Amino acid sequence: MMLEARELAIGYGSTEVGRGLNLDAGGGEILCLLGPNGCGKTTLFRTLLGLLPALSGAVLLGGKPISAQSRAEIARRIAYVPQAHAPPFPFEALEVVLMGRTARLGAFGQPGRQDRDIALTAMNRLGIADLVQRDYSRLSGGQRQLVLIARALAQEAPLIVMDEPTASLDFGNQAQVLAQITSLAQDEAKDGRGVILSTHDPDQAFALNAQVLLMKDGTSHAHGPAKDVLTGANLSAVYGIPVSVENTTSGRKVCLPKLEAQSAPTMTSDALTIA
Ligand SMILES: Nc1ncnc2c1ncn2[C@@H]1O[C@H](COP(=O)(O)OP(=O)(O)OP(=O)(O)O)[C@@H](O)[C@H]1O
Repeated sequence: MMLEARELAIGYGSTEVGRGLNLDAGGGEILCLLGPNGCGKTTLFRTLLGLLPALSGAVLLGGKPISAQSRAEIARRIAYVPQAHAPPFPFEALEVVLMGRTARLGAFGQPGRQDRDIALTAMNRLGIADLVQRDYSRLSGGQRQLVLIARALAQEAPLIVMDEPTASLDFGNQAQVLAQITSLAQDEAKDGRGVILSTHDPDQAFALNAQVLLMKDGTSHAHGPAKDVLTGANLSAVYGIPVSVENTTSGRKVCLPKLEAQSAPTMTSDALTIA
């Protein structure tokens, strides 16, 4: 396995945010982290990337503790796609993608012709060749997200970690990014790339045919294939609302929250009577 977490406790200094977390991520697999706001997804990501020390347990990258590896070693194995925020300075989109090559260059290396070709190939693959010379700070949120995914591709790491990759995308771009994630996992290289992503949309885990780690209060509520983990009972327990999981005629599963007000109506007909 490329990345393993064993009995991981996560948090900040003496503040524990999560515990007892176990996961594996490897080539050709997609792992979705799902759970309510504040359940610890970002904290888990930061720990998996070696940016935050584990409070206990271990993160192993390529079989070795991540805490014993340099940033450059980690970057050769994991590419991180953060949420796309506008940067304060103008950059050409191609320059942003070229930053993915940094981990592959020596200490004072400048990107060369080959790095440029790899960056352009990554942009082509994501259908954003037309953005090469555009100012990244003036792109739309969705275009920026695609540039950051191209940067991760250019990094040529076997594992890609994405923090809510569809958060700022419109309906069409969400579908496009999900299709790209599927294709990355089935990559032309024999065993494909591993992808770990967080999302707030359980339907995406079905669409990606992913493994799911469903988190609640910093712990694993359920872990396994989407069809086993994303049941109405599990989703209702974790999100605190009634949810049903239904099959569409095309054979896909979708999660439907019940939208009626839950408690008995507080406004009686008396309240509507004008005194
Ligand atoms: N730097 C920090 N120091 C202390 N506590 C923090 C810090 N950052 C986040 N937390 C706390 O850790 C908990 C988990 O937060 P985290 O950002 O990991 O959740 P999340 O699942 O990513 O949430 P969301 O879905 O809203 O992005 C929260 O209670 C949060 O307040």
